Amino acid sequence: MTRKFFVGGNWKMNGDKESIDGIIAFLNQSAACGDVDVVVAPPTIYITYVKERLRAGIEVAAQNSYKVAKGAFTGEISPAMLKDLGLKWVILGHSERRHVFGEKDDLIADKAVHAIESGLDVIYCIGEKLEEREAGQTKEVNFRQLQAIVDKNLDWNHVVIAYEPVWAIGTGKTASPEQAQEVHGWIREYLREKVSDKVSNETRIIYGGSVTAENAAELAKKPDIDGFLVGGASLKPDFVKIICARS
Ligand SMILES: O=C(CO)COP(=O)(O)O
Repeated sequence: MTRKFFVGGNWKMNGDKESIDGIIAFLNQSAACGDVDVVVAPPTIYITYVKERLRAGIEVAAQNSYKVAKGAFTGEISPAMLKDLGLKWVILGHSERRHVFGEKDDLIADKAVHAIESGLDVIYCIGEKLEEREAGQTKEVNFRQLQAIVDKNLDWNHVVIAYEPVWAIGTGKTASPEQAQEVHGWIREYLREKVSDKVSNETRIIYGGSVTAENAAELAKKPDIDGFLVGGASLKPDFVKIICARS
């Protein structure tokens, strides 16, 4: 089973029109390399600006969406609105949503169900904190976060799992290829046990946390690492090297 390599760029709350023009320039000038899904997630307010300027073949994602289509939810956006703008992807459950904004498994799972029902594909993020890893709870924490969507019986054709250990995000402390592969392997086995062989074999599990042009190729060699979700390095021309890490 070959799973198509997937590289996402999560810009988080970074960028202005000038710096975004620079990112769009290096993305648009990059030569296509191999069979890779490339998706970038700008801050919500710049989604249209980016989408209108990016070349075909690079998708735009939202960094979040709410669990219903419309209503009195000040500050939120819905999957229906993203679809209306022609978007295909949304990131849900990012560790900053979980730990800075206090989002819990139940809410994130409801958002995932609603996004998929609305026609979006979901990059569903999971990952343990440093103290959880040190307490030997890595498996338990990741499985709990995964179980939240397993319970929902959703259409797995529309899910990419992003394993992002919180201790590796924005810290420069990348998981070693062995550490990342170990957890990716556990996630795949969990999907096999709790969902199906097909879902386990076909679902892409991507890694995020201090991915750079320097460490991407080694990580990409691991059998269960199907791509990356990149933060800081997705704002720089090096992102193109990460897109090509498996080529
Ligand atoms: O959170 C991340 C991507 O969603 C990873 O961020 P960094 O690549 O900056 O560590």
